Amino acid sequence: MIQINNLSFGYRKKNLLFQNLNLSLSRGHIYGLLGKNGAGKSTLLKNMIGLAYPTAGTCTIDGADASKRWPQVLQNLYFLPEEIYVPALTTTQYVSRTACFYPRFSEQEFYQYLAEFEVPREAVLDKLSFGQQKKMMIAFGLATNTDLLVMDEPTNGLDIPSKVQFRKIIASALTEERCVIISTHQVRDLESLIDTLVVVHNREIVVNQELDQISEKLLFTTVPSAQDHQLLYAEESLRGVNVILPNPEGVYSKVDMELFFNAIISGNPAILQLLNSNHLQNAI
Ligand SMILES: Nc1ncnc2c1ncn2[C@@H]1O[C@H](COP(=O)(O)OP(=O)(O)OP(=O)(O)O)[C@@H](O)[C@H]1O
Repeated sequence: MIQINNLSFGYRKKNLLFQNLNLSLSRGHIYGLLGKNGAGKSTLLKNMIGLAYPTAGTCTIDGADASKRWPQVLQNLYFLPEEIYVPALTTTQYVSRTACFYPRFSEQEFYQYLAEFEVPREAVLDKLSFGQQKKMMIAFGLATNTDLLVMDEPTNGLDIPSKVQFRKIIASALTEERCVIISTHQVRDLESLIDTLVVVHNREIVVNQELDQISEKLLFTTVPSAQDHQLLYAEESLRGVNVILPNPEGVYSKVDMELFFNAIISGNPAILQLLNSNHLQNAI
């Protein structure tokens, strides 16, 4: 659905944030875009949806150049920015003024999501708390039923029950037609939600792999001591040492996303080499 070819981008021409990025994102997936603060997640999302223009290269949505912002592309894409602005309108007034931009908007679904998020239905939006405003916008975004749903740090400002609710609602809203992209620097917020990890680090996309592919290559486990293991990465914990090991036997283990993310940004090239071996389809 989204195709990025040889993308270079910089807010200043002499200081490029990305150089020659290539990335392909498909329908039927929930992507987690991870990176440290300032890694460029928001900037990459803005390039994808045509809010920032590549210095070189292209970003297309279903073959259409995102930077052209064609109405037929925009009506099928919903973007939730990190910083949201809500007007002094009730939810009903907001829906009556903005839902018309999204032909597949479902009012019934919107109110259902609002109820699940426990956001009062007749409230004036700018009088809601920040977390409630964010939940209202997430509910609206889901109810647009656009094929492309892009959310920048959507869980910022949500309390713990709302984060759980968020994961549940997003997971239930995925269809084969939909492509959902969620950026965060809070890896745990996407636990049990995403199926594919994209990691931006040092101006590059260093990982773009499904969790299943990652667990085929790497073994996530906890051992009493880090000795006698062919470690790729280790972190002490109260229960022992959480480790990532090579997985030549293909033993199943659940990907510990936080451990994985820490391992990637720690810079051990062996992990990336293992991940990218025999995965030419995901070559970056
Ligand atoms: N409008 C702008 N003009 C100039 N520089 C910018 C602008 N927006 C972002 N930057 C810079 O680009 C870099 C990447 O910022 P970006 O917001 O894309 O990162 P991020 O990964 O989303 O960070 P965070 O996790 O903190 O939200 C940062 O160094 C930031 O200062």
